[in-house]
Amino acid sequence: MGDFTYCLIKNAVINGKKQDLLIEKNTIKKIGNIENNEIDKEETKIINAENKIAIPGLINTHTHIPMTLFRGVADDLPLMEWLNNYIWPMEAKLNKDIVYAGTLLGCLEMIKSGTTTFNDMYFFLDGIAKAVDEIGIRAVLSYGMIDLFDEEKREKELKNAEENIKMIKKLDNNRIKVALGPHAPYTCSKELLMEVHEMAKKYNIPIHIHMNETLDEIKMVKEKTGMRPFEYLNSFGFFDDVNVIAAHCVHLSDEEIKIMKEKNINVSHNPISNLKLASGIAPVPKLVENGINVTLGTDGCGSNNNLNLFEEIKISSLLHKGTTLNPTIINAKQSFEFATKNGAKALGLKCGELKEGYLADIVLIDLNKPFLIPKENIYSHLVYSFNGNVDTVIIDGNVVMENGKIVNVDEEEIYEKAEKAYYKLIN
Ligand SMILES: CSC[C@H]1O[C@@H](n2cnc3c(O)ncnc32)[C@H](O)[C@@H]1O
Ligand SMILES: [Zn+2]
Repeated sequence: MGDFTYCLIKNAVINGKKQDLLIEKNTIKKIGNIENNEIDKEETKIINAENKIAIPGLINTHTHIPMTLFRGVADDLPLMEWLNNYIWPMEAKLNKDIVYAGTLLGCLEMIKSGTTTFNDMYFFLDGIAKAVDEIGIRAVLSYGMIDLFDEEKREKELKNAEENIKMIKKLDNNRIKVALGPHAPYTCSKELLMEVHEMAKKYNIPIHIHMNETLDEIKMVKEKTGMRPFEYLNSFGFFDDVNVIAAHCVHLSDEEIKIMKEKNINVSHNPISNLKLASGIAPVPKLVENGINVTLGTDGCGSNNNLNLFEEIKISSLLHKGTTLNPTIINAKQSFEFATKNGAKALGLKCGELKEGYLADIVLIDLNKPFLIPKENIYSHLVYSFNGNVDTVIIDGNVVMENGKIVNVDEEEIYEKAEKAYYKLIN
């Protein structure tokens, strides 16, 4: 924690009550009334949080973070056309430096809007990890694999994935974990998926995969295998004894929901990306009813077009009220927990709640804002009224943004680097 072992947050609204919170190293040590004689002033950074609320940092469970550089480059298209004709040709020009620049920009955007952890699938993980390390955010990184049913590509992708696992593990950074990222059942062969499953068990790491995003892809999988995607993957044990985070899950049969429940699949619900690509609306109320762990993701900035998870929180509550004509469905508490507690559960992290013994990933929000007054029913305001501009962010016990000022990196430099990287991509 910089020069301090302790950080004391004084007089914040915490879990609905005005109180203090003491951090020791990277962990929440105490929540309650903390007297001055309980702390060593020399060793303690004190944050005056009068008129602020402390919330657990948000957890974005599906990103392609360097795609900040693709913001606005190919709007208003369906998924397959968007990927085949615009995104994949541009991604062929990526390199470590471009990815590093796009990641710094993405991390900056996430920290400023209260996200402290993201679960990413992309290329050039060394560039991503470098940016994550420097800026101070928490991340689970997976190398995204696509073999398009070609044996030579498959071998190359699996070798890359294993090298990336070793590379991330070698960093030995408490904030950076690794996962496996087979892109989707319509871009990855059965052989690749089976090897991924083995590797996930070997290294005891999660699998992050796109599932059932569009009707087109389900048709493709059905034509190839005779089964719907979840049935197909289940037929060769892909979900057995591993932790899977399945992004999108828009179009699901009852049989697939049954499999998801049985196999404890974590869903990353990405409502804005799904709306923008006109993929559809995920049956979130049905998933919740079935006890499936629903979390929230933004997806990449090519299809969102930002990384503000507060927008997903609001939309995930409103959207399902609209489709079910039921205003009680997905209430504020539920959608807030999608982005905090449930996200942490999916990624196997001890965070997402402000509790003693939990990781100190904490966001302070200034309540003196017109859209947060009156200062009653604050959780309702956070879900239905807040714009995402947070005040102070602590990750792993370190202050990474204080009163709106980013601590570890130069914001202007990040903007410049990102602009330059963007022009390399489009020229
Ligand atoms: C193999 S790395 C990740 C890969 O996924 C692409 N991507 C971005 N958004 C989506 C989406 O909504 N569905 C499917 N694939 C997506 C990204 O451009 C990378 O190529
Ligand atoms: Zn995605």
